[in-house]
Amino acid sequence: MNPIRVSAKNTNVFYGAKQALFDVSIDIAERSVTALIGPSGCGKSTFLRCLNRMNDTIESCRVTGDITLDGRDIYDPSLDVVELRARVGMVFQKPNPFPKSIYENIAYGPRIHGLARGKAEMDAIVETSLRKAGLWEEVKDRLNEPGTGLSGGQQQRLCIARAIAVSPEVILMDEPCSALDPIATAKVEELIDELKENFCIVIVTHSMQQAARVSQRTAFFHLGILVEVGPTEHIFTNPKDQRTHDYITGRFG
Ligand SMILES: Nc1ncnc2c1ncn2[C@@H]1O[C@H](COP(=O)(O)OP(=O)(O)OP(=O)(O)O)[C@@H](O)[C@H]1O
Repeated sequence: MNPIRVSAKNTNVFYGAKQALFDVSIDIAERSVTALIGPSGCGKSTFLRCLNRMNDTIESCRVTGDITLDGRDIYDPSLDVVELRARVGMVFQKPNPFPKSIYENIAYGPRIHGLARGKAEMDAIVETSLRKAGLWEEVKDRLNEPGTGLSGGQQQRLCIARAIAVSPEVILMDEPCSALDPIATAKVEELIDELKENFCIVIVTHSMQQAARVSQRTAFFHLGILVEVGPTEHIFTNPKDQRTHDYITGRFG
């Protein structure tokens, strides 16, 4: 396993009085893809959102336990959440480009974080991000057209390029292919595979085939509990827990 980038210890999450996650502890390695799988409602998205404090935006939500990024407590009150979300980027289920040009979709983050001095540097960030997202060739002649005019798959790669543009350390993906057709899905999966060379990626997926294709480690959640985590191959061929076995063989979920 690569060095640990994100570590959660005894994480509990409550929505009002209802507890959604119970004592979740997991280490997530850099330069790798970790898949979170499990039946609907088991807490995958809730856990993913803990990692960049997106749960802060849900009023009833309370998180306890320790979550660190490079050893630093991300729930430390002195931590700047805007900066955290630049370091821990997120790609959502449904592509959500800003209602702006393709160029502006990428340039927005670097601009608010002061990452470019002048137009030439910004142009370079936009090009590099689009190249890393495998989209440059498709959009280089239409950078001033609206991002919302791209196909669904292109929009999702635009959102991935937007996440990359601020040089995050971690990229969280919440079912990033669920709104895409099989060809666009394959492209995004290829992209995830390339991105893992530079980023720590955590992906929630309903597709066990996708988890098997893209991830090196898989975590299986059930009823708010992290039942088992390990190398993807082991989880799919030789799970230790009966619940994992039942899920991957299609007995429930
Ligand atoms: N904003 C919210 N307010 C109240 N309860 C919530 C909220 N979001 C999630 N929950 C509850 O927390 C539990 C975990 O939900 P979560 O969305 O994390 O599961 P999931 O595994 O990602 O599910 P799915 O695969 O269906 O997306 C569920 O019981 C859900 O109803």
